[in-house]
Amino acid sequence: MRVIAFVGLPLSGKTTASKVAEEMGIPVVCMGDVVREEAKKRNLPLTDEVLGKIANELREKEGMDAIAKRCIPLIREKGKDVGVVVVDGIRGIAEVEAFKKAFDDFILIAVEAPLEVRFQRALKRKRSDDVKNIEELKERDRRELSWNLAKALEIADFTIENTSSLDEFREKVRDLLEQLAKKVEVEIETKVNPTEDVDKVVQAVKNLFPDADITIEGDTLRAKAWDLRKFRDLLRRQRILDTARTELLKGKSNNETTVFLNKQTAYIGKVNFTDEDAILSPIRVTFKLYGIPFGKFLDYLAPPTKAGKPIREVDRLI
Ligand SMILES: Nc1ncnc2c1ncn2[C@@H]1O[C@H](COP(=O)(O)OP(=O)(O)OP(=O)(O)O)[C@@H](O)[C@H]1O
Repeated sequence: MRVIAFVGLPLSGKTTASKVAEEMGIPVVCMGDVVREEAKKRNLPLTDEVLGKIANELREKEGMDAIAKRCIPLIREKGKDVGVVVVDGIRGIAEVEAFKKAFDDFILIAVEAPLEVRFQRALKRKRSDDVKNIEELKERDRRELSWNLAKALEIADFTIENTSSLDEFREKVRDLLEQLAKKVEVEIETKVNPTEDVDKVVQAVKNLFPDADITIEGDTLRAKAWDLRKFRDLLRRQRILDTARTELLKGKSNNETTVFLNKQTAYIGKVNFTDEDAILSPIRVTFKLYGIPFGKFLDYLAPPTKAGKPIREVDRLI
């Protein structure tokens, strides 16, 4: 399993980066949530002071990697089907070491932004535990650096600067995660004909790819999705693995493949392969592979069968 972690000073943009991962269908484990959970269990308010105290206490009692250790089973659980997990909130080198020991494929990404920029963001965000003045932020920086955050930042495999716009930052994160998550991006396109109900076409796409991020421009629906599980499951339930395999091979070009699906059957939650020039325009689906061999992708979605049953199952892409 590949574990990707973001590390950075307070307000550098770690949570924003994790949200991008989530939108891409990558499960996220938030280390701060482990501390927040502990505060809730003790009926304490979720202020910076309380959370800081609890984090310190856990580290004193159980070691500097206490929070990381509590996250390891959560990471295993969340990543078991997907093969990749993002961890948000590493605060020290001991935590990096704990994760490296637990996961042999561990990648650390530093998120960096100067103090003043981060302070301006705190003023805008106003979370209950956010700093009220720049001195408080300096104090938080000091506290976190005392946990050897500096060392973790130093040994990071990648660094993303978060000094410009939110959109630019999100784009940088997405680009890097696309490379690292070794996943498949699904590009979907179809025409919404004048006789068709837009909502129904949207539903048809969502039935096959529930995480599809849909935009409609004029008469064209376009979407991006990452989660292949529903589509994969439908191929099995409908027992159309051989057809699917043939179609996926037919549409292959370099590291992507395109298939055409019937819109009407998609609307009732079924996969039905069709031709590019089918009436009422089909749903064009392109699977773009990042770092995954085509054969593995093919075996994951539609393995070869014998007497209608898969010869072997590839349960994960990574
Ligand atoms: N490039 C940016 N431009 C404008 N605002 C941003 C940018 N990056 C992050 N922000 C905003 O700054 C705030 C802090 O970002 P975020 O919560 O992602 O940081 P964090 O590193 O997770 O913080 P913390 O360590 O305090 O949990 C958020 O309100 C976020 O929307």
